[in-house]
Amino acid sequence: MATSTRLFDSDSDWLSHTLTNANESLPEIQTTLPDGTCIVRKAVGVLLVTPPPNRENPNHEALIVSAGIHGNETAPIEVLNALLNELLNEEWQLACPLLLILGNPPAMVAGERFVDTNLNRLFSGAHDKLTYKGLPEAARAQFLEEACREFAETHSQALSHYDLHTAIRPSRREKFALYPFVPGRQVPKAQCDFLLEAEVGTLLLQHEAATTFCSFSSSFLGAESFTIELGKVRPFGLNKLQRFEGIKTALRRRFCGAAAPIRQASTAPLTTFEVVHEILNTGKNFRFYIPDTVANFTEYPPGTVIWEDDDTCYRVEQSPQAIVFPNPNVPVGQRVGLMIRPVRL
Ligand SMILES: O=C(O)CCC(=O)N[C@@H](CCC(=O)O)C(=O)O
Ligand SMILES: [Zn+2]
Repeated sequence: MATSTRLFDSDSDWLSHTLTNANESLPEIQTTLPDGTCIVRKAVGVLLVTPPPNRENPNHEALIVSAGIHGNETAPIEVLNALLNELLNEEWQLACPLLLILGNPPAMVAGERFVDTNLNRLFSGAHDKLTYKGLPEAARAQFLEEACREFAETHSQALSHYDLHTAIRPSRREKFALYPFVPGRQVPKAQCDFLLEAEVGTLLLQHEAATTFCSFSSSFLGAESFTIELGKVRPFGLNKLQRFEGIKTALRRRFCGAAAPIRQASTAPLTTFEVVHEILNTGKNFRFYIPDTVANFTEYPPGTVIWEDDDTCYRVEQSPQAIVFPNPNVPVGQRVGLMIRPVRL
């Protein structure tokens, strides 16, 4: 049962509280801001924020915003924490219910992508697999699924989920979003406009359901979900936060329930790609021919061999393909990269 008190010590904020208590299992606690906004700390790094019941929610929506699913992707964590501080300082008023999540606090403390296993491969029930039994990240995935499910069931408004990340490699397209696969799904125009408002100019359409956080919220909760890559991984304190103003401003606008800005005719539309092939570490003498240092969206002409193993040789066919997330240092069965090609929406 939540009790009404301070959420954090007086010299602390959400981020420092989350880092200090990363390995604690704390009881739920609740506080109410002077304007009636209710904040429940469901667990370390998980806040349910609800505007007072009489306040209008002009966009008729509920939002899940997560960061730190990978502990070393610090800039989006700092952005979310800064937005929460603004709310606590009464700089603006919240219009819609919010579930704010810092995904993997122990990995944030370690400054690592994960501690035992990649949290963003454990959703949609994958946390139940025997391989992950007893791992704290599996328990966290299960807890986050439950928190999101409860949030979706309590709030009948249109649900969006933005899972904020930064990428390991440099990128020829600095900011890009991934749209999880759900059969028959079309990207709503309002979501495309939101991405552009957030200075995210590129969209990548996934080709199949996955075990990522966004694939879960999209497939199981019917949310409009996007994994958003906002720049490059850097340790806390070393982020150029002015490069993240776009997402911060766009999220703040949604939190306040303000109308979307009118899109200028001169604004370029989203550049869209689709996944044509997911490279998996097959283990069977798997050989990956893309250098570790290559930037996301580097293009390869037809004929280029990307990977091979004892059974298969994957070669680019017909038209050029680009690579995103090249990373051969993953366990057998996990993703080494995505091959993509441009598509018209
Ligand atoms: O830069 C990288 O290699 C990874 C960045 C990252 O964490 N990306 C997400 C994308 C999730 C998705 O495929 O929708 C991930 O790998 O979990
Ligand atoms: Zn990430």
